[in-house]
Amino acid sequence: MIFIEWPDTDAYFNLAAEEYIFQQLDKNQDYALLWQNRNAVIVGKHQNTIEEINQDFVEEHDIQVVRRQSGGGAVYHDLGNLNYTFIINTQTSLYDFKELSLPIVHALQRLGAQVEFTGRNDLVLDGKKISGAAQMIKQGRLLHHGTLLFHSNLEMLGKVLVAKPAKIESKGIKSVRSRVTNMRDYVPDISIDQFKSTFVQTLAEEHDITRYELSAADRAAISALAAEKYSTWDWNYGQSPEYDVKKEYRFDGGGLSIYLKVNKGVIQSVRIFGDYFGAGEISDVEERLQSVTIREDAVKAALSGLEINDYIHGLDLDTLAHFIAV
Ligand SMILES: Nc1ncnc2c1ncn2[C@@H]1O[C@H](COP(=O)(O)OC(=O)CCCC[C@@H]2CCSS2)[C@@H](O)[C@H]1O
Repeated sequence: MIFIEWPDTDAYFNLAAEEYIFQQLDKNQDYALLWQNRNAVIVGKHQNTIEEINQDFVEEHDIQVVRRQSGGGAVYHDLGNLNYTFIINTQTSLYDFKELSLPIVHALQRLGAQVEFTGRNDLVLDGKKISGAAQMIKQGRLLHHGTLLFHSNLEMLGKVLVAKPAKIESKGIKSVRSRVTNMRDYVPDISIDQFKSTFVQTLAEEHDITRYELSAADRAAISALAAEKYSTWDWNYGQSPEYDVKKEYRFDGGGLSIYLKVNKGVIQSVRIFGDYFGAGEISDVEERLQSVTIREDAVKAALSGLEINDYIHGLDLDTLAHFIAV
């Protein structure tokens, strides 16, 4: 088994690194990876991103939002959280969630954290979640990865994983919200560094472990994959399943209701209702929004040149674009 860790904390780079190691490194080998993201939300492959996160909070706190290749729900990462990944050949290894998490469980128990596996594929401590895991199977190989909460900011975690109260209907996979805790609250001296070495020792009891350092060529390919996929709005937001959303906006002088149907990040239909309309026909605004990507800059561009205040008294373009897109 090959063990790889790397120092980068950029979530775009790190999700790209996982995919690169899975797709490009020697497929006859099994891998164990440890890596950390600075503030980020990682959503499941089949999730509707805006349904899972507080977009304003994300922007205010400079949190990266990245879609991953495995299914399941949305989780928050920061430097108090450690991620592990196993990439294995499913013909030769077990791919049961519980079996796969055993080296993690054993290493944590050795450090005094009495974690347990639950039927939901979570690890819990004192009944509270400290780890969530997800899997992807491709071409006979399995990627199993999970989080480990050592000392994350749970206030941020709680705030960022709450969508604004918009009424959304979609077939997107919903996250299963749990009570979470940090292992540090139960084992005050537990550290990520200590865990890393105990984990490698635990693995070495069952496998021959070889360390591998990502080369300059690996890093260049990973950066390219991050640039073309994991850092793009198209992948992180646009890949969401079709959804319908009703948005309500109150402002001085009135209120606005907007109904949107969005597929692959593109507005399919839009209806705007309110009681404060001006001289302009609101259908002009609706028509301009047809087939527009639901991003703030794209919405702004589509509506540019329209004097929004003529259509909706008291509203300007920036406010409307932000409201529609976020
Ligand atoms: N970092 C972290 N660790 C454990 N649990 C978390 C975390 N962040 C949020 N949560 C809780 O889990 C639920 C979502 O649970 P749910 O079961 O819906 O989703 C998961 O667990 C997915 C785990 C994906 C792991 C990957 C590994 C590398 S990249 S991400 C969320 O609403 C919170 O209550």
